[in-house]
Amino acid sequence: MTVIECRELTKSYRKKHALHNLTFSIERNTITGLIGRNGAGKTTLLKIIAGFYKQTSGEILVFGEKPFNNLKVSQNMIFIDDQIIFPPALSLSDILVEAGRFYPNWDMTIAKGLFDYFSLDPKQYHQNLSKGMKSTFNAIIGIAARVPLTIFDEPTTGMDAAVRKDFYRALLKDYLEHPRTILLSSHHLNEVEDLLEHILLIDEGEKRLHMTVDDLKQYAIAVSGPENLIDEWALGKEILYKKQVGAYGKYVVLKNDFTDEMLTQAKQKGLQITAVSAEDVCMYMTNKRKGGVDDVFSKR
Ligand SMILES: Nc1ncnc2c1ncn2[C@@H]1O[C@H](COP(=O)(O)OP(=O)(O)OP(=O)(O)O)[C@@H](O)[C@H]1O
Repeated sequence: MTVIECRELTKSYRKKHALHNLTFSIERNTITGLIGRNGAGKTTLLKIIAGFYKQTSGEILVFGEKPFNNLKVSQNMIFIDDQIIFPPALSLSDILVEAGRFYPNWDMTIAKGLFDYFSLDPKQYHQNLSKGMKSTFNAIIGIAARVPLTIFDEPTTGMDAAVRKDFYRALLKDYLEHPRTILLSSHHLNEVEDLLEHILLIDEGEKRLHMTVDDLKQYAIAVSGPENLIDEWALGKEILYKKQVGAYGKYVVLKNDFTDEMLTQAKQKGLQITAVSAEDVCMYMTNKRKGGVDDVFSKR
């Protein structure tokens, strides 16, 4: 069953496109990572899905309905980001109790278990928490609420590496026991790829890739060796990235539509073939900057 369906979705702020002609669908009970660089349009997309923003054109259906200002969607969706504001008079333990009254599938045992594990103080107030602790508390709400559509927009802001790892693990364990549709935005694919089933990569508001993580890991290969040999062997193939290595060598990342025979041929020619990580594929697919930051200094 499809939970989210977007067709040619576009969102413009004044004349600038934040999202442009996005078409994709998300199936029920899957975890999808929304990946993209700063300003790619991740928050805008998540907020349109959540029904907070309205698209400029195109169509979006969430649970079969238009999400903007839609009660059915908001009843079945939770949106976790670092902007959540809770009533300032409530302590953290009061918030857990209120959340339990609000969310029908709320699991207080998990909420309290995670709360203690992360050493949060029940008498503390949300507005007084450190950045990382706020994110941790918000993440606990997102997990324990067990809402059919759970959206995390950069949930780990400020969390240290150990807490991030624990959060992802807790989310995965709870998801496996209680499947629901989860969307999670992140810049750091390497940290979340074990958790994710699907990846939606966007760049400057446009879809670049939407596939399973397993397929993404096979999406590209890197070949290195003498420039003339690579050029000859990879003639007509789609190049995602290339860099010069020494005077005559090259390192080239190519879309992997090679047959086993071609790969064997490359090795026989003395070319070296290596795998490309999912994180690197995303980087190469969204790397619009020419050269490196060093160029800024060398051009002075
Ligand atoms: N309210 C707004 N008014 C005008 N422009 C906006 C507004 N919100 C977002 N934008 C612009 O839309 C584009 C996408 O922004 P968005 O916040 O969706 O990106 P993002 O992928 O979530 O970025 P980041 O990873 O940095 O959080 C950016 O160019 C941003 O400046």
